[in-house]
Amino acid sequence: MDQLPKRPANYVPLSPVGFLPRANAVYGDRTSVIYGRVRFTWSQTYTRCRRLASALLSLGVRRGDVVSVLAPNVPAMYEMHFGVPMAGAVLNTINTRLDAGAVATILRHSAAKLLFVDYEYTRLAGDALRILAGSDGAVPLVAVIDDLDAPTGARLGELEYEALLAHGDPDAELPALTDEWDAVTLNYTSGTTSAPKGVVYSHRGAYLSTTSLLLQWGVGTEPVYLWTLPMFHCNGWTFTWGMAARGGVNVCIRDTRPADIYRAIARHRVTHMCCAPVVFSILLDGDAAGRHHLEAPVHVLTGGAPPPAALLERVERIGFRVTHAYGLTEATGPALACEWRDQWDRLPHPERARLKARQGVSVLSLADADVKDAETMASVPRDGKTVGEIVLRGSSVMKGYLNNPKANEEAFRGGWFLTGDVGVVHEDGYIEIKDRSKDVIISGGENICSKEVEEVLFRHPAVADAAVVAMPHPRWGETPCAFVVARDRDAGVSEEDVLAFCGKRMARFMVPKKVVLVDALPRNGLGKVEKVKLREAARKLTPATVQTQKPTKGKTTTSTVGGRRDEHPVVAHIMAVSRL
Ligand SMILES: Nc1ncnc2c1ncn2[C@@H]1O[C@H](COP(=O)(O)OP(=O)(O)OP(=O)(O)O)[C@@H](O)[C@H]1O
Repeated sequence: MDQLPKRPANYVPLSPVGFLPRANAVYGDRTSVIYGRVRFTWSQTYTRCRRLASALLSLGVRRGDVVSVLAPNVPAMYEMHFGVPMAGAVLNTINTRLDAGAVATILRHSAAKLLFVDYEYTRLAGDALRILAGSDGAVPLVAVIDDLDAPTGARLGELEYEALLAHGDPDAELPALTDEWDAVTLNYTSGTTSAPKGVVYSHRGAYLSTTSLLLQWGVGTEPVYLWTLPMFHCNGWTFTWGMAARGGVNVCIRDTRPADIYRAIARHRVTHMCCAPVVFSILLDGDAAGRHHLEAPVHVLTGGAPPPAALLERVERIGFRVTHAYGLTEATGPALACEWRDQWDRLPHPERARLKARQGVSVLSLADADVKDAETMASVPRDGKTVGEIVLRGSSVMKGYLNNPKANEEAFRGGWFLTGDVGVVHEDGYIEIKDRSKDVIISGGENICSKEVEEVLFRHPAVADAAVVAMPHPRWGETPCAFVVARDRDAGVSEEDVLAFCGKRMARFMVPKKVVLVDALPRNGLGKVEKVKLREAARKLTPATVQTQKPTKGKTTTSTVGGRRDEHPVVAHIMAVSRL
């Protein structure tokens, strides 16, 4: 048997880029992309991507060069997921919500050769390029992407995307992929816990992740996919390539305001979308007036942050069918999915939501996922109680961090990739994340997972949003401090009320020693709560200096949501940091 060699007929490097020529051959006349009044078929998308690859080659882009893009979910952004690797280059999608300094850092670190900039981001890009020029970083060539539906004429340098495509030759010979381990994309982590790191995906890893996620989510042929998740986030959790594999329709929208989302769902009969849990609040807000009705269920894959069970329950009640996944940039997006069991359908809504809020089991492209004691690397028992670090192993794990041997050394250990997340394994084998290891609160020697306290806060009927962080405590070292956003600004909610609610539902040591009412939680570009900022605010709030205020004659004197909360010095500080 060993004498049977690999041949070109039976051994072809795996690459998600190959889904595009297949889509051209199989779904050629079907709609591929919709953006405003613009529509393309799969044949047109294929031709446009070939033109892009040929134009890049004529600009001198070569195998392994980095091509960066700063753009929202527009057709050009979609096409780059194929056109850039078709030229042998590596696509680097940059988070559009970063500031100029962070964009410059990414351009310098990745040594980008070319930068595509959507017309709305020319100012941000211009500032970043000036920073780069003022340092020792090589400045990339720049090409602007104008609005395809309503061109504005905006320019930043000489090059423009549509003009480049017009010059590209769709019949030009393109370099063949010879090694599936070649890099396909470079994505920077969100920087929630430390400086962003450059994560490199291989063609092989991206191919396997794409196919496994389509299976995991049960995506059949002809899905209509609404781009609410930024494509810059782990390449849209691989569904950029996945839609080509399924001959789906990519509905691209620039903004994700509730009206835009509901309009697109109704107009294009959307069947699927992905989003961070924070978008659920947007969807529920949009539905507050009861104006939006889903004519058919929309399947939503959510992840990126813990979705509180109460939020899952509410969003499912208005017609969204939620699949919950857990992942990270380093795992090409989703690594665990809460695979649903039919028998759970018979359970009451809150129980179903509780089960669905668990992060789940490994996706098929992983060889294994486990929770281990970080010191001994022994697996924790399946008791839903013993916490350890979530670790992963398999083909969807990144090649590694670009130019960062120290981070690679720390992340890969004993044949596993260490996620930096703390979790438990339940009896049925489902993993549940409890916290990021950096967010665990250690109070008098007890570990308190902030997510457990947050879950309770979310069950309070007057609470719309909540986050819990460590606050220094003279006796216990640290105690939980809760930051809470009220659902109804006028009705108000008091600190005492929240504390009493928690007191009845959790062990005493877990009850926050302070509740701060705020208008909004500071969130980063991907909707993740910036706990670093909250911790910084909580540090100034030790229980020794801030007394819990007591109600006077039936009227609460604590800061209420309807009141002028920014008069409270601590809240003023929070509002200041959340504006940073
Ligand atoms: N379903 C989920 N439930 C809870 N947390 C989640 C879920 N999905 C993702 N996360 C959190 O998001 C993290 C991955 O986020 P991402 O890769 O975007 O960058 P980041 O980890 O926030 O940034 P950095 O590593 O630079 O701090 C996971 O490690 C986990 O903490």
